[in-house]
Amino acid sequence: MKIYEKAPAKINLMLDVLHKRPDGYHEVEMIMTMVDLADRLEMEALSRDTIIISSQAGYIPLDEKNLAFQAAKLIKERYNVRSGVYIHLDKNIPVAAGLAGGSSDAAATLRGLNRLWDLGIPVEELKQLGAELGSDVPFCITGGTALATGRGELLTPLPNPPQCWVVLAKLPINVSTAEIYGRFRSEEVVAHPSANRMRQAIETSSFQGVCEELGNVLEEVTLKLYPEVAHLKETMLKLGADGVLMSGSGPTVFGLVSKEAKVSRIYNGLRGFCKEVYAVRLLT
Ligand SMILES: C[C@](O)(CO)[C@H](O)COP(=O)(O)OP(=O)(O)OC[C@H]1O[C@@H](n2ccc(N)nc2=O)[C@H](O)[C@@H]1O
Ligand SMILES: Nc1ncnc2c1ncn2[C@@H]1O[C@H](COP(=O)(O)OP(=O)(O)OP(=O)(O)O)[C@@H](O)[C@H]1O
Repeated sequence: MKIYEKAPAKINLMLDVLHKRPDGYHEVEMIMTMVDLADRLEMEALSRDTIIISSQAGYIPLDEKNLAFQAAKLIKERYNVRSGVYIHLDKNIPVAAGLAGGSSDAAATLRGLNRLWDLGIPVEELKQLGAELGSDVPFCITGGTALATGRGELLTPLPNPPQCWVVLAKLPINVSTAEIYGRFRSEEVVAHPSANRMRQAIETSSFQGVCEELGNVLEEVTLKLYPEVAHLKETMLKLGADGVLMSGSGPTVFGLVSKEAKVSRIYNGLRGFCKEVYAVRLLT
């Protein structure tokens, strides 16, 4: 039997870092939502007790370093599953981009294997398993739009933001999330974004409000290291995006655009100097 799961990319509409915790992680306040840019996973049960990963993408690990492999290993061990699985990853989400590509693959693997092996694991338990793999994985289990606190694993569901276009652009820089958090200094933050105000903008379906409340304190670190990301933000704004922000720890920059007529102008303008550009819709 074969089953299929879609693993969409996330963007952070706002991201604030409160303080560093004794366990080394940072306490955060973020509002995340999904966009219609997704990896596709195909999973097939194997009678042999093994996990095999394949992908058309040449640039991701296919061994135990792959987050889908780690997810399969975790669920197999925790629920005493003796059979194996073959997982094919059709990668479309750029890697190490701030779009949670690996986390979403891990979440899709947990959801998929729960079905494939008929384990009946409740969604809250799947989220707890996901938290063992990474801070973004619990959000990726259910997706939608949510306020995330703690290290990112404590989730409060929110309504979806007003529908719009999302133009994503990733420069050929690979950013390490651990390095960006490691270089973050809370005393250097000039302005903290507000989760409450972003939440209000979403709840009142105000597109303008969402654009005004976009904010990510990790930009201060990544943009200093890579000034070309700041240049990309400015270019996207000049081309007419209504609101622009870096997602997660970067380097992907996204622009929210309400009018379809503006999208191709922004897309084509960016393609001039950035190879990886996508124009998608929010996943509502
Ligand atoms: C930047 C974001 O993607 C925004 O959604 C997340 O906060 C990061 O989520 P993630 O990639 O799933 O992160 P993890 O795999 O859990 O952690 C990678 C590394 O980032 C740092 N990290 C991550 C999350 C967090 N709240 N505080 C941290 O300091 C830690 O050094 C950790 O070792
Ligand atoms: N299934 C996977 N897809 C992509 N990258 C993977 C996967 N498994 C492991 N990795 C590794 O994880 C690292 C981070 O990749 P990923 O695309 O998940 O980053 P990201 O988009 O910045 O995630 P986040 O936004 O959660 O920080 C890369 O070094 C990559 O080699």
